[in-house]
Amino acid sequence: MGGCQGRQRLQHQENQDIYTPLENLTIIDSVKSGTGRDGKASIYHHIIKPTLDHLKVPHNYVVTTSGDTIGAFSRQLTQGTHKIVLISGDTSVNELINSLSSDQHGQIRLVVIPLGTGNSLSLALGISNELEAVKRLVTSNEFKPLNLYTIKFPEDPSYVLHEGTQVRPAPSEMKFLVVFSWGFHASLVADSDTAEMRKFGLERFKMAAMSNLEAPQHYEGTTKISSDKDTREVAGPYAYWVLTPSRRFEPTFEISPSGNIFNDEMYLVSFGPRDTDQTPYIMEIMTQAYNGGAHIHNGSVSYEQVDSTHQVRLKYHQDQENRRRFCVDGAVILAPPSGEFRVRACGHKQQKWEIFVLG
Ligand SMILES: Nc1ncnc2c1ncn2[C@@H]1O[C@H](COP(=O)(O)OP(=O)(O)OP(=O)(O)O)[C@@H](O)[C@H]1O
Repeated sequence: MGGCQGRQRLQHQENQDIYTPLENLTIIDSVKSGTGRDGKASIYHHIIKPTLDHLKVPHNYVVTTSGDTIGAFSRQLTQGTHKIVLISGDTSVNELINSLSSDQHGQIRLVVIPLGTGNSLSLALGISNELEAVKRLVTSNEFKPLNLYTIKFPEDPSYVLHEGTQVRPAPSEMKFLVVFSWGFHASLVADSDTAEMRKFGLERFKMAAMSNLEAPQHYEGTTKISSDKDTREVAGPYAYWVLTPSRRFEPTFEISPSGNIFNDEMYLVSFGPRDTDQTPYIMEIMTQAYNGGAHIHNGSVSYEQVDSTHQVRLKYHQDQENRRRFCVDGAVILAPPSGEFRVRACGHKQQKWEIFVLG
């Protein structure tokens, strides 16, 4: 892999005037994304590789073998411009960005072939299926800055969960690109993050939603959205708390009708708990979200724009462990019993790296 990259870099240096859009290219197949690849025809072997071979475009190919393959790949990237195609959903993109080395700098040019479950980033780019994405890979070179958002974690330690088990300590700070959530949304993402549930694709979220509704969706906390000039409060408790720059989480689930990932702004979508008739109350709001984002006109729902001059501070306190699971682009974080999260826009930079996406 390193040898191939080295050759391309040399070629690039010798031929500064020759521009090859797909040079220095790595394809990463995140094989557990979506419903997984078990026994299925691989889009890399059947479509991407033959196309790139036909075009005589050299590339590296990385198949994930663990939950850390993408992080390990990202950590070893050295100075330069790297074009990386991720056959994956949003969490894999997040892992790549958050693992970039702080000692190195350069540009990351991302192309996402949407084979994840929700694929919010690809939906935001107007890419509805994997073939459309492959077409763009070979026909377009229009990379746009990918806006990121920094989450500062509570002071006491948090942990990354996988299938409900703590796999490693969470960093004190993380970037996200499509969602940071708590409450009902985060709980259903966490509960559906098992090998068994992943087989059901998008249905896994609905299945986890139904089981979550059997318990009270009541999360204690409060939120302040502030800048140097003003402060707004969105008081808790909450049943639902989602902070997102994205418009859709699924093709028909329009969480934030004003969302546009290229605008460097987020929206906070939240609503409070209800002691009686919880299921019809939450289901009605969710149905409205599936109905063109009509939930934002529901009187129970708060819909707040957060521009790049504002910081979001979520203070929470929650003894019950399964009520303090947070979702960061699909990854599940277990936070301490009380604390504060601070979130703000940070442009398209992670450490000293600039991040672009094929738009
Ligand atoms: N071989 C593997 N073993 C264990 N984990 C893996 C393996 N391959 C990929 N993963 C992990 O699986 C997760 C896949 O998440 P990804 O977001 O790409 O798909 P998704 O969750 O189906 O989609 P979305 O987040 O868009 O709903 C990532 O955390 C990735 O690191």
